[in-house]
Amino acid sequence: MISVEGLSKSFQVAKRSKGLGQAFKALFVREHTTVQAIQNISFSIPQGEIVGYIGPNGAGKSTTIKMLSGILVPDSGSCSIMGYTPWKERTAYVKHIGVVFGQRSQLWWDVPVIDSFELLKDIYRIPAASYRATCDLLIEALDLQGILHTPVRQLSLGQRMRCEIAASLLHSPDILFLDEPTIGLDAVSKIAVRQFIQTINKERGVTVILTTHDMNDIEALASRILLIGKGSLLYDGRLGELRARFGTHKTITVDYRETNRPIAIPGVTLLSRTPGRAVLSVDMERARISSVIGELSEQVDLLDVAIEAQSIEEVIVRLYKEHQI
Ligand SMILES: Nc1ncnc2c1ncn2[C@@H]1O[C@H](COP(=O)(O)OP(=O)(O)OP(=O)(O)O)[C@@H](O)[C@H]1O
Repeated sequence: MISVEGLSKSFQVAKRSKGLGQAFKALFVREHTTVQAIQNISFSIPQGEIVGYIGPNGAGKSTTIKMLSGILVPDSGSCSIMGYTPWKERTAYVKHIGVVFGQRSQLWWDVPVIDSFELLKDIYRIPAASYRATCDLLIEALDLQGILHTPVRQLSLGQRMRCEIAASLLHSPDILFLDEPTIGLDAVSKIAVRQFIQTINKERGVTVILTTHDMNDIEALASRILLIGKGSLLYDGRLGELRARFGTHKTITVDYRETNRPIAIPGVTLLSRTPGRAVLSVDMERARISSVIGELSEQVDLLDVAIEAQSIEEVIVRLYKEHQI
């Protein structure tokens, strides 16, 4: 459905020199530097997949999404999405995509939400019957009834984001680009937005490309991740594979009847110890959890044990470290 081949994009940025003399000179001669935002990126995404597009700040995620949604033209490379080249056939192409930029609004600031929806209906030329059906569905699923007549500028961030997502789906697109869709949302709204994305993916087969710094979004939604760093694609694979490769440790928190006896088990590192509680890191290649617990029960009088796998956040940090980004 989406095929990207050798995509590159650079920006010319005016150099700012220090000192008054240099600033004066810059009035007449502007020097520029080139920022290579995206460098030779290739990937393909089949219909119905949810892909997490991740990477540190400035890695080039938004630049890629802008090219894929036809807002930016790349310097080189090709991109075919449902047979369209996004930046060349934009008018026909946008009917098939929905875009949400968490930081920017596609709604009209001063008018009630429902009026923005009506405007989008006209812009996308959505037939009245299908608009009504989709709109009702979105209002229900995203709990918009109580805010439909409020001007967008009076909405809270979470309320606005739910309206943004609804707006991006009014024309029933096949692909949804989400750039930081849960930024600034409270825990309840985040979960609601995630559940909704899952539903439209499962029930309508919408393909989703999601950029986020929230690893819980990734964990909840994306089965595959594309990792980008300094403009290049560094990893393309399943989240499960990533866990298997980097999730080599588990953390055990043990509560025990206080004792001064040392805790020493091969393959286990003591992360912290306070009276009656120790936090241990188990190297899964060197020790089995069951034998570690067995050893522990010999060394201390156990009261409680909690075992945690490495969080996806930790796994991603290790991946960033491996690629030195
Ligand atoms: N319009 C622009 N003009 C000049 N440079 C730009 C422009 N847009 C992006 N860049 C530069 O391109 C690089 C990639 O930026 P981009 O916004 O794609 O990163 P990102 O991965 O989305 O970052 P973040 O996680 O911080 O949102 C950065 O170095 C940025 O400064």
